[in-house]
Amino acid sequence: METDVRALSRVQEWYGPHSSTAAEWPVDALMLAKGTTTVSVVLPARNEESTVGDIVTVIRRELVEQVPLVDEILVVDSNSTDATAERAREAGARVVAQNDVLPHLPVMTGKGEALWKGLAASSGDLVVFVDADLRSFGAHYISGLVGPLLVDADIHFVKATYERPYIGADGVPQRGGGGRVTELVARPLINMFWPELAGFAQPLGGEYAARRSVLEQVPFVTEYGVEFGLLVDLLDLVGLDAMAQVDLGHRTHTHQDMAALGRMAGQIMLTAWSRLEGQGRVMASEPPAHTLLQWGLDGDADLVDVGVAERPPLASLVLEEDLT
Ligand SMILES: O=c1ccn([C@@H]2O[C@H](COP(=O)(O)OP(=O)(O)O)[C@@H](O)[C@H]2O)c(=O)[nH]1
Ligand SMILES: O=C(O)[C@@H](COP(=O)(O)O)O[C@H]1O[C@H](CO)[C@@H](O)[C@H](O)[C@H]1O
Repeated sequence: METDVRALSRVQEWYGPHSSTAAEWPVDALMLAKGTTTVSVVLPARNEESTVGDIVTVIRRELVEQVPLVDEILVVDSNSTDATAERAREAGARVVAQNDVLPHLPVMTGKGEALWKGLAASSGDLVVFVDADLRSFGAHYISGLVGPLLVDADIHFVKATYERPYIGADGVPQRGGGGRVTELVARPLINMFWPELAGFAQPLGGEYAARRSVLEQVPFVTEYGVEFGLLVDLLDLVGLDAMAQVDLGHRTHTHQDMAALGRMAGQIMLTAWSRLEGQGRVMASEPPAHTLLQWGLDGDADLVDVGVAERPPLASLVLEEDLT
């Protein structure tokens, strides 16, 4: 009980000074603070032809052409089978194919792989990750996330928070219905094992920014374990007081179905387990299984693999041959 009380009072102490809203970071003030700091926006995109172009267009128009806050817009084409790359290029992004980055390394998959390859293929001092399936994107997503990093040298990581309605087939937003894996898996795990992170209201949100120098020091879990893994690993590396949160208002995106979220939940649980093991907090007589038997509506069963791998800290690939 003592740990819980201590951890939650730590969150209360942290929350005020480390939480803000996007409106507190106006772009003209950020331009005064930017100096020679460069900013890369990296969008992981798998089959996002219907949304990626609009997001890139807003960033380019408002944050490159109107006010040069952003120096690089990179879309990582994550094995798309649609016109994601074409839409992104038309809108003005540089596009790299996930498997074309550091091609001598073994192929890995998933969102975490796309983000790690995006970090490797970009160059900004600050890196902003933004999902490419957003339907609520605005330039304030970027300015809000880089604000604390440009103004406060002691902040190394900024995570978005927002209201996340669920929008189903009827197109009617259900307030608070989004972030299903967040509510059912990530938030309970964080409160059980990393309660000092409980102040992050949207731990799985796909929008966050950090200093390259920090991101290059942590591993990237593949698939959908990446957000959970980064939060825990960055807490370990830089400490809670170097982490901040900015309220971007609300976030709507293309929702996956329940079976997909079941697989995502498995990946996140295995990520949490790997961190607990790495921190010496659990020992397994045998490792947790990474298969999941999922049941369809017609009684059909599907055995899926929810195992995750991880890429090492990019900084560890320091040898020339590792990077070429
Ligand atoms: O293998 C993958 C899976 C996802 N994504 C991208 O990562 C972001 C978040 O993925 P998704 O929308 O599937 O997750 P959700 O938001 O539904 O949890 C989106 O821009 C996806 O296109 C990716 O680049 N590669
Ligand atoms: O937050 C969540 O529970 C999931 C699913 O969101 P929804 O229930 O479809 O709104 O979405 C997030 O989780 C993924 C895993 O961390 C991230 O990669 C996604 O960017 C994020 O949207």
